[in-house]
Amino acid sequence: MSRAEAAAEPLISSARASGDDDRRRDEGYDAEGEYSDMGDMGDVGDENALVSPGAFIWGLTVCAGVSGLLFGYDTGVISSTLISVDSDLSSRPLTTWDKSLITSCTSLFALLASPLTGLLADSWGRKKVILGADVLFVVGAVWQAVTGSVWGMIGGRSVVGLAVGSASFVVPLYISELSPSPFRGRLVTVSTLFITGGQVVAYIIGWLFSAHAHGWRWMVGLGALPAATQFLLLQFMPETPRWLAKANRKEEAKRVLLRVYGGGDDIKPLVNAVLRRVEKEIYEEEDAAGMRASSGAGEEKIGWKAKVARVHDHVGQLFAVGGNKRALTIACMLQAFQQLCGFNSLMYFSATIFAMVGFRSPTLTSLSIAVTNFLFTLVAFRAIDRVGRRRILLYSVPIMVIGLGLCSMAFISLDLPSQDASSVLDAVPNNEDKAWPLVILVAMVTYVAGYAIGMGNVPWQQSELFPLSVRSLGSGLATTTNWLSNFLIGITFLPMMVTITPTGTFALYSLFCLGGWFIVWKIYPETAGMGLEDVGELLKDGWGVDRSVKEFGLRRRDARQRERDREGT
Ligand SMILES: O[C@H]1[C@H](O)[C@@H](O)[C@H](O)[C@@H](O)[C@H]1O
Repeated sequence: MSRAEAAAEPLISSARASGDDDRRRDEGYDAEGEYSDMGDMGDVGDENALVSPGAFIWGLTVCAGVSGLLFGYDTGVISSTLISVDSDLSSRPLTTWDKSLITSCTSLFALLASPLTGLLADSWGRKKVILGADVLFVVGAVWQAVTGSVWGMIGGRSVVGLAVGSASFVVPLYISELSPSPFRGRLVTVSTLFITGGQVVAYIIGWLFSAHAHGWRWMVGLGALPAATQFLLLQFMPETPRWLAKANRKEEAKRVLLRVYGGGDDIKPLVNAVLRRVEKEIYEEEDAAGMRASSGAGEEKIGWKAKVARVHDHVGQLFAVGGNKRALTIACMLQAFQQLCGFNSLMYFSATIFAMVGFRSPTLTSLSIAVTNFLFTLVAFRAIDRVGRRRILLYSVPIMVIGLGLCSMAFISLDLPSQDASSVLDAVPNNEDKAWPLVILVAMVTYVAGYAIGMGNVPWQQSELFPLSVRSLGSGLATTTNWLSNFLIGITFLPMMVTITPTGTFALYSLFCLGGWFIVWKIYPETAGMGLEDVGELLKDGWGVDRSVKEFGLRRRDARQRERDREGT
């Protein structure tokens, strides 16, 4: 008997004694406990017939997306903050070491927060983790704005790191568990739109305030406003139907689903079908883990020992069950490649690079990076459900390789003084030719466009790869991989520019992109339009690439037919 079984044993007996078996039979389980009532899960259960997400789900996505804005703002604002602080902290100019610590503590604390809140989002619920992150965002923003010392600043940035680490995984998870399947990709991409939008806003605010004395305090403090607003909005937002069903709050789950799918009597069969699929998944997972009675007993009635045992079981399931291991591998790989392809070195240091290659207004030029990132995330938003996650990556990563390759070659021609390695970053190019800096700008914009269409957002679709029991933990761990790789890129970029030259640095990033492309081609199945409960089945016995691509083709063919029919009537 597993620890979870042992802990849940009293519940099992009492549930049985209270006629729980009868109730479960009514809900569609047969005497052996197999789920047999598939009822109207045929046509009416086909979400793909839906034409658009309703106003309710749009409202929730936008409200949840505010966390993305904060994520983008707080990571984007640091570059202009660092150049405007002067001697305001500890009454002395910032040293390189101060700057590195202030920048990297955010990713360090984000990577610590993600697995922890991955567990919390299971027991507290997704919404409470977003609420907690808002509190941390406000505390972190105010702390930074009023601090007088370098260590105070590091403290404030670390609190922001905890907030970013929690929000970055829980918001896509929240949206993903609420969305109807055909729009899931697009709605999750809204959170990336908020991130990239937040980065643009941060660049603009940074540029506006940097001319004012102590303006940096406003830059960092302003982050408190959207966080406080979201905290208030969250009071009116529901938990996800998947988490509610798992917590045995089935009626609430049903009410939320009804609103998600637009209400009305005609939608009830579809809602019932979705709910049954979710329940079936919960039932099978609990059956496999020997925890069936908990679904009849209610989450709130389980003591802390049983909860700890359940967490222990979930961790075990994530690493022992083949399908879960595959989901974790795909999610972590994608998150690692998203960062190791080097995009954030441009986000953090593009102004330094543009100054180095001779642009007169490097801060303004670097805005082109943030704006391109935002605009091409819009392209992804349009395409991700139609083209598919896998295909969008296979098409866009080569664009990144071309951009990086061109950039790498342009640096060879730029003729930077290299005799004194440590001066490369402050170098004024010997080259009188103005063409090469422009080539570098075009190459970087090309690279960023390719990144924003695919790598910048597809990895955040991670939650859909995991079954409900390990979804939160799996997404949390994949997010840790993201922040770890982000941290590595942040601390290695400047030293690499010096030691292996800019040409070598960008060539290395392009190698990571090629590796990423190959991995995607080999192991990433097409999940666009699949029911959240069906992905686990796909990964059960293998990567499911061929089958998923075929099924996606059929779904797209049906969707096109439906569009033609609608136009015809
Ligand atoms: O998806 C986001 C987005 O691409 C941001 O621009 C980037 O800074 C983040 O690291 C990434 O996770």
